[in-house]
Amino acid sequence: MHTPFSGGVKISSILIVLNLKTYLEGTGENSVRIAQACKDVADDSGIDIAVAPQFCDIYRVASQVDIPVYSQHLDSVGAGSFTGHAFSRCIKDAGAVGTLINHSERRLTLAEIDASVQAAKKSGLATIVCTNNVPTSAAAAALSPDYVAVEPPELIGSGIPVSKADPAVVTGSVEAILKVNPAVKVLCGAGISKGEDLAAALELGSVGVLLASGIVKAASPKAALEDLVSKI
Ligand SMILES: O=C(CO)COP(=O)(O)O
Repeated sequence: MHTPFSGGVKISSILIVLNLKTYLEGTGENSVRIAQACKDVADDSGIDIAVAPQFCDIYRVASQVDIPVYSQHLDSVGAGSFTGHAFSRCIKDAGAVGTLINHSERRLTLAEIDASVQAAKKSGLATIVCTNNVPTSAAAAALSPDYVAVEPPELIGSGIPVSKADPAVVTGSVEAILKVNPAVKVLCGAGISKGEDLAAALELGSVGVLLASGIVKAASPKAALEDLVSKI
């Protein structure tokens, strides 16, 4: 089920990335607990599940849970006179295997996205560039990240799955990305929480999902994750 490594990072056939955003106030132990639930469900289901905690929790999560950890953002700066930036080499050193770039809640310019992809690759981090529609998906594919994750902003946090509300943005992105750069894999996200949402996302041609609130805010994140993978 797993294809080989890309830039030292395993790229599997199905990938679920759980973005913790800033939902978990205060204690890194909450991030560790959710990451452990992801790891348990990944082990039981055989599906790769990665987690994207806050920067300051990357080290704690990566050192306590055997799970792929992604940064929520990365700046393109190198070593030098830069203050308050997310430096790719430190993100890698903290234990991350990859990074989100250009999340809807952390938008960048096209030039910055390109530079961030290059910086991440140089540091051996897998790259997921987030987009909001078909044209931006095509543009992102031209920058050769490992994944493009298309997420219509209006559906983020809505509980209405993109796979139902706007399947065309997923199929359109898959088609456009295939034309621009067939090596780039497609994820989709926004409102995804249930097994049927993931199954629909895969049917639309994506290889997985990027999701957040449906799992992080659930009474039992582990039960929600079990439901998410139940239709595969
Ligand atoms: O922004 C998202 C993942 O990065 C999607 O968020 P929701 O799953 O909460 O809609």
